[in-house]
Amino acid sequence: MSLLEERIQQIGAPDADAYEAARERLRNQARPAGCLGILEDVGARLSGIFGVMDVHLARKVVITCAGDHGICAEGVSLFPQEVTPQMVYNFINGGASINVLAKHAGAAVRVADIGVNHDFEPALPIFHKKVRRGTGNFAIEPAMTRDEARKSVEAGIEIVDELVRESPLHLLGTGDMGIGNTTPSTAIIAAYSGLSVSELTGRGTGVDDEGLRRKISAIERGLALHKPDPRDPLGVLAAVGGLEIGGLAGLVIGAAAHGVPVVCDGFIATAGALIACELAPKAKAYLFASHNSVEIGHAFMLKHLGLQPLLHLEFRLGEGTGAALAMELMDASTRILADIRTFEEVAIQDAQA
Ligand SMILES: O=C(O)c1ccc[n+]([C@@H]2O[C@H](COP(=O)([O-])O)[C@@H](O)[C@H]2O)c1
Ligand SMILES: Cc1cc2nc[nH]c2cc1C
Repeated sequence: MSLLEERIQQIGAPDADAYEAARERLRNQARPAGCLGILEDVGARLSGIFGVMDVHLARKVVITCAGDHGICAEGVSLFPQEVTPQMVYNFINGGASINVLAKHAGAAVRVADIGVNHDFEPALPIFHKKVRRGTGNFAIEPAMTRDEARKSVEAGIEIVDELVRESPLHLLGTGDMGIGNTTPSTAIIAAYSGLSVSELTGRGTGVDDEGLRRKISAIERGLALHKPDPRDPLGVLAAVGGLEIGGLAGLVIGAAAHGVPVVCDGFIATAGALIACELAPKAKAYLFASHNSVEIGHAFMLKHLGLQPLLHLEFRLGEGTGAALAMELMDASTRILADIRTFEEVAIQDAQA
């Protein structure tokens, strides 16, 4: 059995009793029922995942998966592909947005090269998981072969295996870096939603009207050429996806297989999560969505996955920035659940005073 199939089979269901006990405690806390909104369910879900009431998300890691995109030849992005490796170095040197927000959240940042069009020194402290140097231009050829698509997903799985081997992991955040990657992400949600490409396509890093037209046209030509079958997620990834998107899918499957909750970031990370949940529907029980991206197609991805984002901040950066911020709220959800006293506990305390 391949690593992918093995991990898919290993995904179990969270502890339903622990989840119910958590919901019961939340209902009995000395406050109006439901008044802490979405964070109540986040806390209960984490309780179900770990099988305890008092969850401590001690070790949090954001993995930023990087890859390049042949579709950039169609003029779909405002920026040149060289920015992808430049940003990888920026992440390593600690000066990027994700470094700042992850530090604030008490999370480590690790970077993975799944398909950057640049040779990194083997000594560079990143996960060296390059499947190939960038995808093909999917407007005229498949983004990658089926074997490469599988390898990209397995790269993400291997990263989680390595993280878990280091020490217990309590929360994984997924982030991306890849100039041009809003284009394959849009193609993926187009394949799954069946909606028109013009309805789903946003401006990414900020292309003008001409750029937007080129982007829509490239996606339409790619979908017409490959006719990706939504029942075949690896086929969709191979036809119109991205190497880092495969890696992001693998992170979700790997985390779920190890019983680790995973919070996915914006548009690209959610495209990866969508592929993951199509490959392994049970992974959804471990998946949280950090925020709603400005990128138009993101809302359709979240709807497809049945996920409610925690934050509404008009973010459109990627890197894992939204995931890092959401980690702080997920931490808060564990304190809400375990530390707010129930009416009964308050009465006991009063009696003891
Ligand atoms: O995550 C998001 O919601 C998001 C939305 C728009 C852009 N991005 C980031 O911008 C890059 C892709 O934008 P583009 O225009 O080159 O396709 C890539 O590095 C992403 O991390 C990310
Ligand atoms: C500078 C820059 C940083 C990014 N981080 C994620 N996507 C990005 C795109 C650009 C262009």
